[in-house]
Amino acid sequence: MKVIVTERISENGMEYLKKHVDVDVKLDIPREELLKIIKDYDAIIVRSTTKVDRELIQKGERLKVIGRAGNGVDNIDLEAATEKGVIVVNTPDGNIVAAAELTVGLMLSIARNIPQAHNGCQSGDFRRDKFKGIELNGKTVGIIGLGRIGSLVAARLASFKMRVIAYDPYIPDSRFEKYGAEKVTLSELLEQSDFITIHTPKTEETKGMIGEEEFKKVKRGVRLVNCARGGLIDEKALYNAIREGIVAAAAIDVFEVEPLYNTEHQEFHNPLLELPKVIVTPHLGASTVEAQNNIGISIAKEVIGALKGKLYGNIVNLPEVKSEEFLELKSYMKLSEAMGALYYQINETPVKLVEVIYKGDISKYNTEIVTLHALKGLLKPALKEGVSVVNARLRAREMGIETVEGRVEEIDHYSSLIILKITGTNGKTVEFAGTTYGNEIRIVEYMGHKVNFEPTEYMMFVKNKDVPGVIGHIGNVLGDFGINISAMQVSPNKSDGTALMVVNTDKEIPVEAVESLNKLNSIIKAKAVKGLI
Ligand SMILES: NC(=O)C1=CN([C@@H]2O[C@H](COP(=O)(O)OP(=O)(O)OC[C@H]3O[C@@H](n4cnc5c(N)ncnc54)[C@H](O)[C@@H]3O)[C@@H](O)[C@H]2O)C=CC1
Ligand SMILES: O=C(O)C(=O)COP(=O)(O)O
Repeated sequence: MKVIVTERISENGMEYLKKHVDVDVKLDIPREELLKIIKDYDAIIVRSTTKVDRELIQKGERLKVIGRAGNGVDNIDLEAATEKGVIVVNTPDGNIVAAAELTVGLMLSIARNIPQAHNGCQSGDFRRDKFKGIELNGKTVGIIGLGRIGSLVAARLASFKMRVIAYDPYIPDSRFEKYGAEKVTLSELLEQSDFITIHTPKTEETKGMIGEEEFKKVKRGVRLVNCARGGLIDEKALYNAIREGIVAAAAIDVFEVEPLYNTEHQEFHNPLLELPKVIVTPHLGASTVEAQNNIGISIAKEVIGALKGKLYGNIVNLPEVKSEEFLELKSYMKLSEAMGALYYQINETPVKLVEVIYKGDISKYNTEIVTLHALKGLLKPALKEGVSVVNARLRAREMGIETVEGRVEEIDHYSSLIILKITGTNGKTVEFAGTTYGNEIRIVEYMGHKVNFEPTEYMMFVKNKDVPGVIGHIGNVLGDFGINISAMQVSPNKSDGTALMVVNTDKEIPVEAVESLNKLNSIIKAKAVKGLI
């Protein structure tokens, strides 16, 4: 496995990566070059500068994992990654304290004109009257987005005896109470705040959410901090609001168009830099020793884990699964994928509906990831490497397949059962059911037959007349091809005089062997199946 790292991550992270995979470090690689070589890599690790867009993702022929060493994933085209079945992982918690502390630092800086005073002193101007500031004590701070960072900022600013108000339409009231923030509307926040700090992700909805209209509502003399993403506060509107004296000061860590962060001298034009009331930092929110150490090792573990099939942790484009749940669900994922993989190997009718019914103990879990495995198994014969758990639902939808999950707590005989019902475009439904015993998986119902077999790499399903000698025939034919039978099970159907034979073998069963069997009188239909696990 090969991993490319395009932005600096900590030494501990690099060491971990090198222990597990081949790593190429190409810091600040020009985009054109990256586009050329991305095809050689199974994973890419970036921070916020590398644009992992659709073009790059599509050129990543082997790409399985995109690792964002940090929090925001707005530099990654999640839709394109998901469509291609590429897992995106990040480290959302590693730098939140760093970002919250910088926010508080910037707020104090604009309250007390610290950077301007420092610059003044350095150039021999010690007139302190010029730099008289205001206190945080007793002021109202409006926090937009009370998530991981916003809530840390709330807790810190409360200790400065500020009144904390917050606007976040997506969280329960209990979260406001927990962090001692009064819940307000955006208009109320704008009207009441002496300081405003924004901590939302950058989305279509949040881009420019503080713009010309919002500046009409703010208190004259408000001070703003943006330590989240460039463009959440519209830069042009901010520029005008500062020039008009509406905004007394602003601290900006992030720009709509970001400069290069690795260049000592660079022509970077942004009108905000011309305003003495604006202080800026070069996207420093996550740049602490502690945060980078956290992030480096976390992203290395996330990427290696994802490459090895670990489907829990900080995966941005898969349903959330906790590590303990993953262990519980692991064998069910294997089982549902195996059951899904059976369909197109024994049926030709295109599928229109997949129903996955969870019975017993398993019905209490969030089983979305198990359903995704059933879809992955189903589509694999058709799409080969083009399907993964990440894009299985999307691919199924594109193929006109509807997916339905059901759950039933009551169950007989087993502690858990997964029933997979697959309905073809001809309206006929094929049904499989399976269960697990610890790590072992068993299919217990196969198209109306009660069975109990372990799906393995190489198998054959034989529908035969229930007459003596069939087992011997099968043994002979497979023997002629040098194939050992590792397990065999017979399930007779007394009502029509047929039987189903399930055969597990140690090698792939060649087409010629299946053809020979199908020529025998006693055999109605033999089908070789492979790759169920
Ligand atoms: N400057 C830097 O170096 C760093 C910047 N960041 C950025 O900080 C921001 C916040 O990160 P986290 O706190 O980890 O994110 P989070 O996802 O934990 O919290 C975001 C909060 O914003 C809320 N939200 C979403 N849309 C909203 C809207 N329209 N109005 C109000 N609230 C809304 C969500 O409900 C959520 O509670 C992100 O943009 C992230 O990329 C993160 C780390 C470092
Ligand atoms: O983690 C984030 O969202 C950040 O903005 C930090 O970006 P960085 O990794 O320092 O380029």
